Amino acid sequence: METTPSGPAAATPLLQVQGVTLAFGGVKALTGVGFDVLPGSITAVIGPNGAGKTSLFNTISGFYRPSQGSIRFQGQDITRVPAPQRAKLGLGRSFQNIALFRGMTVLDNIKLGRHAHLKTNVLDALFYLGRARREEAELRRDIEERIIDFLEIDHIRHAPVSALPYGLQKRVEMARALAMQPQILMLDEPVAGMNREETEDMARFILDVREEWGATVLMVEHDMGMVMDLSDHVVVLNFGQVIAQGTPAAVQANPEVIRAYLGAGDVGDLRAKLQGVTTA
Ligand SMILES: Nc1ncnc2c1ncn2[C@@H]1O[C@H](COP(=O)(O)OP(=O)(O)OP(=O)(O)O)[C@@H](O)[C@H]1O
Repeated sequence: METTPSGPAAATPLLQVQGVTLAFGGVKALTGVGFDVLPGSITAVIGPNGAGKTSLFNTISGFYRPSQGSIRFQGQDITRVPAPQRAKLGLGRSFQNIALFRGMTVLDNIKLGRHAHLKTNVLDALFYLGRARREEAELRRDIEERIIDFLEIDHIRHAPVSALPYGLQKRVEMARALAMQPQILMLDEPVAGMNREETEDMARFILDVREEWGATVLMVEHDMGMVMDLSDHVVVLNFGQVIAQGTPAAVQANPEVIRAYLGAGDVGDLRAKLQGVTTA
C-alpha cells in the first residue's frame, strides 16, 4: 500500500510525520523526517543501528519534542501535546526493553495499561478501581478478557511477569499496549531477542491485531524477514533521514537501501533474509 495520495479516493492518513528534526546537543538524530501512516496499514520503520528509529518513536509518542516539523494524528497537530494525552488520543505503544512491572501478575499489568489510558498517574490508576463506576469496570473486564483470550495468555494470567519466558513477557507487553485500545499500536522491536517460533507467533498476533481489533500498526523492527512479510509500507532511515519508503518490494530493490545496509556490514544477512521472503 502506497502512502502517497493518488487522487480523491486516497485514504486520509491516520498519522502524518512532517519534516521532523531532532537533535541531542550537537548530534542530529532526525533530519526532516516525513511519512504517512494510513488507517488499517502495517507500517514499519527500519534502518541500521543508530539510524534514529527509537528517537523517531519517542518523538511520535511525545517523549521528545522536535526542534522542527510536526506530528499530526487524525488531522490534529499533536506536536506539543504531552505523551499521556497522546496515549489517551489513541497512540498506544510498547517498549524495546520490556517495561512491565515484573513483580506484578500478567492481569495486573494489563489493568495498568487500561488505567494509564484513564489516568496519567500510576498511583491514581492503582486506586481508580475503588472509584470506578460499575458499568465502566464491567466494560474494562470485557476488554481485558478479550485481550487475554486473543493473545492466548489465560493460563498465565495470575503468574508474576518475572517468572515468564521472554517471548511471553513480550506478549504481555503487547497486551498492556492493547488495553489502551489504541487506534495506532506502536510496537518497538516486537520480536527482538525472540526465537523463530516466538517470532512467528508474534507475527501472527500483529496481523490479527489489525484484523480483529481494527488497529493500525506502526513498528520499528530489525527482523527484516518479518518486516517484509507483514508490512504494507516500509520507511527506511539512515543517519536520521528517510532514504527510501514504499512497498516492501520497492524498498528491497532500492540501491540506496542496499548501500545503507552494506555500510553497516549487514548486507549478506539482508540478502539471505530477503531471499527467504521471496522464495517463501
Ligand atoms: N538521549 C540521547 N542523547 C544523545 N544522543 C542520543 C540520544 N538518543 C539517541 N541519540 C543519538 O541519536 C542517534 C539515533 O539514535 P537512535 O537510538 O534513535 O537510533 P536507532 O535507529 O533506534 O538505533 P538502534 O537500532 O541501535 O536501536 C544516534 O547517533 C544516537 O547516538
